[in-house]
Amino acid sequence: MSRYAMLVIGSGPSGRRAAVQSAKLGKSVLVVDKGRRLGGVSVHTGTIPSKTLRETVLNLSGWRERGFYGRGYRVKQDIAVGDLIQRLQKTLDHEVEVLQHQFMRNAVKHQRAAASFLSANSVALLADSGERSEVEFDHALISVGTKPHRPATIPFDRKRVFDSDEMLELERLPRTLTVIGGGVIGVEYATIFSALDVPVTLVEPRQSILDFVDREIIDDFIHQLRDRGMVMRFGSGVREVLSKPDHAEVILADGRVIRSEMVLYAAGRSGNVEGLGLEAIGVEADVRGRIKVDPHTLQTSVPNIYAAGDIIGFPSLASTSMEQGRVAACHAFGVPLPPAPETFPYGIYAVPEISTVGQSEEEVRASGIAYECGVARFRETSRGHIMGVDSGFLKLIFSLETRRLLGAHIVGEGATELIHIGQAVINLQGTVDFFVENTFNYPTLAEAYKIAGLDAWNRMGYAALRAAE
Ligand SMILES: Cc1cc2nc3c(=O)[nH]c(=O)nc-3n(C[C@H](O)[C@H](O)[C@H](O)COP(=O)(O)OP(=O)(O)OC[C@H]3O[C@@H](n4cnc5c(N)ncnc54)[C@H](O)[C@@H]3O)c2cc1C
Ligand SMILES: NC(=O)c1ccc[n+]([C@@H]2O[C@H](COP(=O)([O-])OP(=O)(O)OC[C@H]3O[C@@H](n4cnc5c(N)ncnc54)[C@H](O)[C@@H]3O)[C@@H](O)[C@H]2O)c1
Repeated sequence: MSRYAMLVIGSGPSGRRAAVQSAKLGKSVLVVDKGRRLGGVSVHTGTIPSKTLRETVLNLSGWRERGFYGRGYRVKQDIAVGDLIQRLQKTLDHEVEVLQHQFMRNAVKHQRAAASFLSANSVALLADSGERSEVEFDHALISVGTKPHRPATIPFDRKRVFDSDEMLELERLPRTLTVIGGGVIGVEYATIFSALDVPVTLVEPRQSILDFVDREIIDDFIHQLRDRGMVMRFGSGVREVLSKPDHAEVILADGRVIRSEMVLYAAGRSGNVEGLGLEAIGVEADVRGRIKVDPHTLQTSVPNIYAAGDIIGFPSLASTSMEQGRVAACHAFGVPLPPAPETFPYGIYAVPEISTVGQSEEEVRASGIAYECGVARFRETSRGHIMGVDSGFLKLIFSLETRRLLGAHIVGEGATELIHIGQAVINLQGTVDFFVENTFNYPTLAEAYKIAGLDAWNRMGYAALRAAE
């Protein structure tokens, strides 16, 4: 029977990073994934496909040029599903190729099979052909990810009612779309289809959406969506979803009925724990199939078995999953790790983009810290003018006492890239002075940091700053 220093179950972002990190430390590694191709949810049904779809939609629709040429502007008239899928396929093929090459260069072995624990040092591997084998390991990483939550009461049929995986297999674009669930997935898809001028209704049982983001950013975001005709139904749950021959109906708990050609149900995800044989190692999962780990080491209750990525729950991002995989592998092989930075950025690839790092204004206020905000509107930057950007803004929050940057929040073009300046300043404990004293390239959208820093500095008052020194 073969034996490996590290067995990785699942080849998504956390598994991939753990595998390469282990190999870099000179360890023997086997990655098993039951999927047809390497890459996990991130490459095949999640991050990369949805972001490629978004990019294609923005390019073909001429979205970024509409600020100049008006809302009727289109690069391509009559955009069809084929136009979107073509680019998707090329991007996914490229991602898989890069991953396979990375594994090859680092002598990481991989095998297509479903893994199931037999003990704390062995798994059974079941291939599609029905062939069964067994493998032993010193350490294992459970990085099996999640799948869309599909309640039995929702009539998923790939014709009228879809989950987020199935949205990538649409045969044609919907004439009208209802999206159930105002989480990140629901909001991203709702706004992507809305950018294609598909009339979209977004349903969310809570009173608002994305409540982990600074309120001012979300208020502006919602205003932009309503302004372009998206309908939002907040504050009422879904009583029933019906798939009819020529349309779908979503009946809300308050009695309202929403008719549309298609429905996307995007109300959360659940962990892939079935068949994993967790009982053989005495590890338990919660009702949503999530596994508990030590947040610093990523060990499960069995010390040589780690878990990382979406299977351990929040924040369930490809970005954080990768880092968790690396940390797990380092811990397994005794590489000392400094404490993780306090903050990480969150990028929401809606149209428009949102990105956020550090504390929201609501969190700062609740913590009782005296603070001041600085704001820069993209339309007030020269780069914004040049690009025809007529919306979006950056908000920075500073402590009045220490002058340190506590949070950076952006809605608008380039938000997910621009946020890293805020992330660096927060994690390096920078203050408002960084923005005031440094010169930024001009004309850039990044200059918004300078403008927001100056705005805060003006409000904070020269006298207060001197007093704090
Ligand atoms: C629509 C969508 C958009 C997203 N967009 C973003 C984004 O823009 N940015 C971002 O940071 N994150 C995004 N995410 C989240 C991101 O995709 C996940 O956080 C990430 O994929 C989780 O990685 P993971 O390591 O848990 O593994 P996953 O990518 O979930 O992969 C798990 C793998 O394990 C395999 N597996 C499962 N069970 C077994 C078994 N028993 N044996 C063998 N193999 C098994 C599966 O086949 C799969 O290949 C998005 C998610 C979705 C759904
Ligand atoms: N850009 C990104 O980083 C990105 C993009 C997509 C997904 N993701 C990750 O994927 C994970 C899953 O995303 P998600 O949006 O599916 O889940 P989620 O849990 O973030 O959001 C689900 C939403 O559906 C609502 N909801 C729950 N039950 C409902 C019901 N019965 N009817 C109607 N609405 C209901 C919830 O109130 C919530 O707003 C997230 O944790 C996210 O981090 C990240």
